[in-house]
Amino acid sequence: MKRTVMFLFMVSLLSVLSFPVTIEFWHAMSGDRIALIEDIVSDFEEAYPDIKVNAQYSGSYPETLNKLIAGVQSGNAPHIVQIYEIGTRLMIDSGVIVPVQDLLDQDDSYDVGVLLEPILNYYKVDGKLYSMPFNSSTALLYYNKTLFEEAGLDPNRPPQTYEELLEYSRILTKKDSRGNTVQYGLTWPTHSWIIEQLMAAADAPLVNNDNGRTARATEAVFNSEAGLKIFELFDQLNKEGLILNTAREDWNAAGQNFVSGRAAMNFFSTSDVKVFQEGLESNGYELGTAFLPVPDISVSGGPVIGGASLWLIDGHTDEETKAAWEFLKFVNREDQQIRWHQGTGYFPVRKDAIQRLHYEEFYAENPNYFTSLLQLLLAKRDFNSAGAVIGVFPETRETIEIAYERMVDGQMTPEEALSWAESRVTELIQEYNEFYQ
Ligand SMILES: O=P(O)(O)OC[C@H](O)CO
Repeated sequence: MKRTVMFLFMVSLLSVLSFPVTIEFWHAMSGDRIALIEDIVSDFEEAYPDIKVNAQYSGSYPETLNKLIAGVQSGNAPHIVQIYEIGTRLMIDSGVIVPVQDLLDQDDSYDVGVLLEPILNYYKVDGKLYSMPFNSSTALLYYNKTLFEEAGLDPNRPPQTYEELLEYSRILTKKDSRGNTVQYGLTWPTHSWIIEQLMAAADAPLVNNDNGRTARATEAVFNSEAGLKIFELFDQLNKEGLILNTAREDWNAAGQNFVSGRAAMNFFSTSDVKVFQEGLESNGYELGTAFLPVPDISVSGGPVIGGASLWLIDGHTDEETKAAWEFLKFVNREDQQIRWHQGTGYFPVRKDAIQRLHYEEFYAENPNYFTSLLQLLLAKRDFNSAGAVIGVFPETRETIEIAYERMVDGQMTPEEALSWAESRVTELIQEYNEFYQ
């Protein structure tokens, strides 16, 4: 008997000594970012030898969300999952999360005051922080300074308004002797996110109830003057053959169009500043970055926070959840955020990191990393730039992209496309609200 007790004691002691708490972390960062995530994880494990983090790439943002839903249904959910910004309402409503606020309220070692205000404004819903900001971005207008110069444009004066964007695109689009376009003014990933960003930059909401932030959204409101101007701009760019569309949400194709010089401007996320800077340079081009254009220079909205945040999933032991919380605080540390920013183009989510980079002259030497930060910090702070909170955001995006394609195909006018998309999104929101209220 004594021997059995001793044996069991030794087994449990060994398990404590040799098997640290293990945290499963699903993320959506592909390419070079996988190695960056692994570096952060290995630094963490060195600092916290009792915690092991299994970081696993789980596909694109939509794929990761779907994988989480399947994981929750099969009882195989991770401790931490990276979910894109537009999943915020759905994650809150899902009932499967541990709000980060619950951990924050019991932990004096982390103060959310260190975070950039627009990032907090995005992720705080009803005054509560549900997830930990990690990789934050906004959209930018990237442009090829070399192609600007070749076309006789001032490389230090990127377009600021829709009219200028059209005008520049006309100047930058080139055809060969047979009439084939060899260089387009503009490309983009044919992604609703860019339209959402342009709406916010034009200081307009996507949905009612202050973009779903003072009460649940009940209807879409983007069939507005601002929405119409955006659709008309894209319609004109298409009709004149000035824009190179990609397949829906094809970031890689838009990136390739731009890096290769096939298109002189590109609406894209700041999270790829590093990729574009290096890519253009290796092709003999110089990169420029600019704020999103606005319908009129007097309009002062601002972009919305994009990217993703880290969520704690419920159903694990307290010890594991606490270990996961330590990891969330670690990735948010000043040094880790600086490394992440420099290795990608995502913002450092913390004020102290930005100050340090400024004092070390990083932004003086790398102005393209600063453009989106400046755009963010100069933005008007209101519900439009805080961003919409919609439970059916992935479906909203799909609807807006279908409307865009129907307009480009000539099946619908800009007015018809917007009106159809707005009605469809309102239906989707109302179906969602019936389910969750
Ligand atoms: O490419 P990211 O990570 O900057 O994200 C862009 C959008 O916010 C995705 O919803």
